[in-house]
Amino acid sequence: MNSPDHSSSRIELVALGWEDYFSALFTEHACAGDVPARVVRVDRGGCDTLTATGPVRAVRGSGLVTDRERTVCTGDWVVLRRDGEPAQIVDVLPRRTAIARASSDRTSERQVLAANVDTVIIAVSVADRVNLGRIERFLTLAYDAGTRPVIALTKSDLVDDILAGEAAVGAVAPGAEMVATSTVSGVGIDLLASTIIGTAVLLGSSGAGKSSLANALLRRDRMAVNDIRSADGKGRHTTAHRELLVLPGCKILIDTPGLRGIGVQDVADAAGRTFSEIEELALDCGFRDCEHRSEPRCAVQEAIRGGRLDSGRLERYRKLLRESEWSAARGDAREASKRSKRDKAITRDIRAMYRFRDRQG
Ligand SMILES: Nc1nc2c(ncn2[C@@H]2O[C@H](COP(=O)(O)OP(=O)(O)OP(=O)(O)O)[C@@H](O)[C@H]2O)c(=O)[nH]1
Ligand SMILES: [Zn+2]
Repeated sequence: MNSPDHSSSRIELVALGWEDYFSALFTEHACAGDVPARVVRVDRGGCDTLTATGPVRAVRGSGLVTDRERTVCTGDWVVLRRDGEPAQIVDVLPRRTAIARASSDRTSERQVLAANVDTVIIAVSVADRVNLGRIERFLTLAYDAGTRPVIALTKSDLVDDILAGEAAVGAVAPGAEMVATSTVSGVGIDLLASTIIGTAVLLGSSGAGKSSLANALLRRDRMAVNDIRSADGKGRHTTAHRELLVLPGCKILIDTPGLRGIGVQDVADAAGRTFSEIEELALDCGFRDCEHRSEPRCAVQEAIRGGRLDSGRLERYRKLLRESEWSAARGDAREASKRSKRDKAITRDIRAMYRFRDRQG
């Protein structure tokens, strides 16, 4: 096997988002002769990955232990064993960050959408009715993962007054960067590119313009956009696979399919950042544990009366916190039930062993 020049392969890895954090985690694997690879796309058969020496198709190794939370996901750094064909994924490096939602089914399990992300680009079409609650949920996922949100107001060429859109969205995203974009006129694309640090993930509703933005950022047609898909008769809906693109300047972009249900779990702190102006107002409430309903000297209700805060926003904050708590409690209950099942299984094994011994005796 020819050994690649180490310094140049390191540069290649950095272009894929490799960092010292991963180098340290990878040391033992490097000694075993395995190589690091970044997951570009996951499908039933395996994954497309990128290594320092180019793309590699890989399958999950038989010893790979994953569960729903730790299942291989776009953006993951994996350990590839390449001593046979196809290459095998023998381990997944611990994620630095993960964008995860609680699945919208009743189990409300965490589903990781993208791994090792630094910037979350939330695509919001100003040409369509803007769903403020959805933006607040995306922001909360971004903060919860410890990443930096940027809002892209897409399709700005289709509206006369972008200022109205900026004001409406800006009111529910205090502190988040916001860029108006159009992939038709090219407005805002360079600016959006400049906001990306490290690995960015595109989140948004179906049809918000994520793939178009990815195309524009890549400046070539790497991803199928709806118009093309409708021409080939495959239907016009949704990006079928998450995909990771390498942009110039050591920037990575992950596109995701349009999301409808964005469940949250245990995100009280992140929600506090999303709704930071309410948290700030609450500092002036008469009671420390004020619930901002009908308590005297409530600064939040005062702001609503004074027209400085929208009552709908307070309602959505409450709803998000309720769901976050409820879902976290469910998660705990599920863990407890897993534990008790495991404990029961162990007890059963021990009993069986004693029975066996009794018979032997
Ligand atoms: N006029 C205009 N149309 C746009 C713009 N961006 C996207 N579109 C159109 O909006 C439609 C949806 O765009 P996509 O990029 O496929 O949206 P998406 O968010 O990737 O959608 P999913 O893959 O379903 O999640 C397509 O018909 C695009 O041509 C824009 O800036 N201006
Ligand atoms: Zn209050």
